[in-house]
Amino acid sequence: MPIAANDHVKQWMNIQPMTISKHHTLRESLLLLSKTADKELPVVEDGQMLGVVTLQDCVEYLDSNNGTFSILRTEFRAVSDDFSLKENTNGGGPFYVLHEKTGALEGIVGRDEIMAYYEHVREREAEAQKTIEWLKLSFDTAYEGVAIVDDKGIVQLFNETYSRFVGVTRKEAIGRPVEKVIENTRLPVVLKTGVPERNQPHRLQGQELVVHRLPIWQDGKVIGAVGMLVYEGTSEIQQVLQRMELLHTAEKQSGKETVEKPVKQGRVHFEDIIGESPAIAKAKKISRKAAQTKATVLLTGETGAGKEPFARVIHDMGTRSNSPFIALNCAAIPDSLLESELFGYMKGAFTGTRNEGKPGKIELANGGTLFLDEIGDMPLATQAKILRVLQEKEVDRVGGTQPIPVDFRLIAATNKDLQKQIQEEKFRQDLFYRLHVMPLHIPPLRQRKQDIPLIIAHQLPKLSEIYETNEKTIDKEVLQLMFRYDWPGNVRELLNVLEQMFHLCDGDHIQVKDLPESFTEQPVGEANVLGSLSEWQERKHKQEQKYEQKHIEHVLEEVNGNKSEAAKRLGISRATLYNKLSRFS
Ligand SMILES: Nc1ncnc2c1ncn2[C@@H]1O[C@H](COP(=O)(O)OP(=O)(O)OP(=O)(O)O)[C@@H](O)[C@H]1O
Repeated sequence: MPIAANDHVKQWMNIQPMTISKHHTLRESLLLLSKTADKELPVVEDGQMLGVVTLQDCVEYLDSNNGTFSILRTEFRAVSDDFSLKENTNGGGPFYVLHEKTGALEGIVGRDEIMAYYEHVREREAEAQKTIEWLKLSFDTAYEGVAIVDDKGIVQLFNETYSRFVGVTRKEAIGRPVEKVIENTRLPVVLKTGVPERNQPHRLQGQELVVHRLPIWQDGKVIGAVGMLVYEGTSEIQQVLQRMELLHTAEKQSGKETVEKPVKQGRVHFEDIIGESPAIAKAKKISRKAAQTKATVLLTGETGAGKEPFARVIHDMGTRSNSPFIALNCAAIPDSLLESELFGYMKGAFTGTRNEGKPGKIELANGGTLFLDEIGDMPLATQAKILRVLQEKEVDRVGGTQPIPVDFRLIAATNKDLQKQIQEEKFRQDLFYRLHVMPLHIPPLRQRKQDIPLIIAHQLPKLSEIYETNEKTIDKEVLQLMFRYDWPGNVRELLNVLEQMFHLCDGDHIQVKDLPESFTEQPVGEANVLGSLSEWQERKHKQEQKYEQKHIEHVLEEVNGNKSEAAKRLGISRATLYNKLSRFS
C-alpha cells in the first residue's frame, strides 16, 4: 500500500532558492531570471522578502536606467509551510513560504517543485490503482463469497462468488438493501448488535452453508458488516474432517507424515460440478431450486456436456436423497427390452431365464428419482406408456393385470432437439409438455471455456490419485491451444484428452507435444483468450496513453505550441499538461 504522502509545501519547497537584491541592475536580474524555470524571482533583503521581479517587467524596462527596485511588485503568493499542495488545484505557482512569526523567506515552490510534486502524485495514484486492481482481483478470485454492507445494510461490495451463488449480478446487488439480495441474511442483526457471528449455518437457495457475519467497527461505531460464505455446503466440512481423520490414521500407522487423500463421497454435491462460468452458475442455481421440488426436470445439452452430474446432484441434494436414484439410458437398450426394463414383468410373462418376474426401473425408483437418459431415443410406443405412468402415477408390469402405484420424480435428459423431433413425428408433443416443467440446459463447453482450467485443475490430482503417480502439471501453451479448440465432445472429450496426455507425457509436465494432432492443426484465428486480466488492463492502459499523447501533440500543433492555450483546449491545468508532457518525453 502506498504511504500517505505529505502534500505540504514544506516537503517540496526549495530551501536555497535563487533571489535578487534590490541593488541588482535590471540586466543582472534578467540574467538570473534566465537561469530559473520560473518567470519571477523574489527580491530579498536581510532574509525578508520585499516582493518579486517578473521576467516580463525586466524585459520591458531593460533599456531604462532604473534599478531592480523600480520594477518591484509587492503582490505575491505567500503561504505558510503547512499549506497543502493538494489545494493548489489549478497547478499555479510559485509560492513563497514565509516564516509564520518573522516573515523570513524559508523556501520557494516554483515550477520545478510543482512538477516534481505532480509526478509524485501521479506515481502515487498509479501505485494506488495497481493496489486496487490487485484487491479487486483477489476479491473476485477468492473462493469464498464476500458481501459488504454499510451501516444501513446497503450492499457496497459484492464479489463474483457471491454473485454466482445467489444468481444476482453485482450491478443488481450493489446499492440494494442486503435482505433483498441474500435470503435469510442476518447482516442487519449484526449491524445492530455489533457481535460477530462466526461459522454459522445459513440456508441459501435451499442449501445449508456455513457463513461468517462480521461487524466492521470504526471509532467505536459499527460502520458496516461483512458477510462471508465460508463453506458451500456442510458436506465440505465433513470432507475436511474426514481428510483430517484419514491423515491422523495414516500418520499413526506409518509413524511419519503422509500425503492426504481426498475421500470420495458417494453423493454428488454442487461443488463436484466444476465450473464458474455464468452458464454453469445459472444451471446450478436452477438445480438448487429443482432439488427442493418434486417437479419433472428436462435436461438438455450436447453429448458429454455434463447432464448426468446435474441429474445426480438434483437428486442427491434434494429431499429424496435417501431414496433410490435409478438411471436408465434409453439409447443403450434394444427397443425390445426397453419396456420390460422400465415397467418390469410378471412371473410367466416370458419364457426361459426371465420367467421369474422382476420389478422395472420405475418401480425401483419408487420414493426416489428415475433418470431417463437419452429420452429422445425412446420409441413412440414406449413414450405413450411413460406418459400414462406420469399421468396415472401407476405402472403396469409386462404381463400384469394389476397396476402398481408409484411415486417418483422424473429427470429426463436428451442431446436431441425435441422440438425438431416433434415436427418429424418422432417425439410426442404431450409427453414433451409433461417433461418440460423445469427445463435445464447445460451449455456446450465451447461457450464456457473459462471452465477448462478449473476442470483440469480438479481432474489432474484425481488422475494422480487413481494411477498412484506424482502430481502432474500442464503447460500454459497447452491451455492456450485448448482454448482455441471447439470441444465437440464437451467435458467428456476434455477428460479423455487429459487422461491421454496424462499417460503420454514424459516426466510430470504435460506439454504441447502430448496433445492430439487435431489441436495443433487448429487455425490460429482467435485472440489469446488466456491473457490475464492484468495483462489486458496494462495493454489497454498503454493504448490509452498512446492515444492521449497523440491527441495532446495534435492540439499543441494547432495552437503553435502555446501550452496555456493547449491546456485550456484540453480542459486541464497547465501543470497537468507539463506533467503529461514530461511523462511522454
Ligand atoms: N462440470 C463438470 N464437472 C465435473 N465433471 C463433469 C462436468 N461436466 C461433465 N462432467 C463429466 O464429464 C463426463 C461426461 O458428462 P455426462 O456423461 O454427464 O454427459 P452427458 O451430457 O450426459 O452426455 P450424453 O448426452 O452423451 O449422455 C462425465 O464423466 C461427467 O461426470
